[in-house]
Amino acid sequence: AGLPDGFVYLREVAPAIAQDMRYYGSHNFIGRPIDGYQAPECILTREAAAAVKAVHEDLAAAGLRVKVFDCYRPTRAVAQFVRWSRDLEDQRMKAEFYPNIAKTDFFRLGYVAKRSGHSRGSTVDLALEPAAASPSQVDARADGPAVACTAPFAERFPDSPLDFGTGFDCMDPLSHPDSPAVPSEAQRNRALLAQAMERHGFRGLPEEWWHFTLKAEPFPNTWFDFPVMAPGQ
Ligand SMILES: C[C@@H](N)C(=O)N[C@H](C)C(=O)O
Ligand SMILES: [Zn+2]
Repeated sequence: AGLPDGFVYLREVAPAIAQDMRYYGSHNFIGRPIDGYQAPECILTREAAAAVKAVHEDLAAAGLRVKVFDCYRPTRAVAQFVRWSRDLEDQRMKAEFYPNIAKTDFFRLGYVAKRSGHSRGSTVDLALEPAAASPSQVDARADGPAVACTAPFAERFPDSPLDFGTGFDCMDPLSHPDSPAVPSEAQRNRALLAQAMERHGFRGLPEEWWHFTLKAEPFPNTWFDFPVMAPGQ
């Protein structure tokens, strides 16, 4: 079937960018694979993929690489987030991803959108890691019981060997990019990421240090629902 016109696989544009597509698997705030994610692939509009690649190349000089967690998100996935938020029995991932807030407050507090920019294809969730980091180095620290995403860097799940102050998708005020309550090293890493993203045309979100949208997005008024599939699938 192929991708709709205007969309590309990030892997084909920038193979050196790390991909840890959290909504394909179960290590996410719901705790199960999310509707519409049929492959662990980052899909973006051509313009957004080129801009993320430019960020990656910009930071390579500092020995860093980009690592993406979510890219294009089908609207059926967003619909699942909304349904899940109403199921108060299901709190399986609370201890790790939202230890201090109620899941019913995710939308009001800005941590999840009922109409997400991700579905327009030019929004990306990402962090940075040392270019030399191997997946096995990260995996080796990932075993064990759930630890709050707000816990100190050495204790919580290692999304990246760099400290960004909280884990990815940590629904908590500590994830606000300008939070003064995270360590100064995390504040510096957030600033490094945000400044690089802004240099290449993205704007951030006041609630989440990892979430950025391309300002000149090519589909500002279209929310897509094609599934995330592997090339040739
Ligand atoms: C769910 C989280 N990764 C995210 O992307 N939040 C923003 C607000 C969104 O849903 O668009
Ligand atoms: Zn996001």
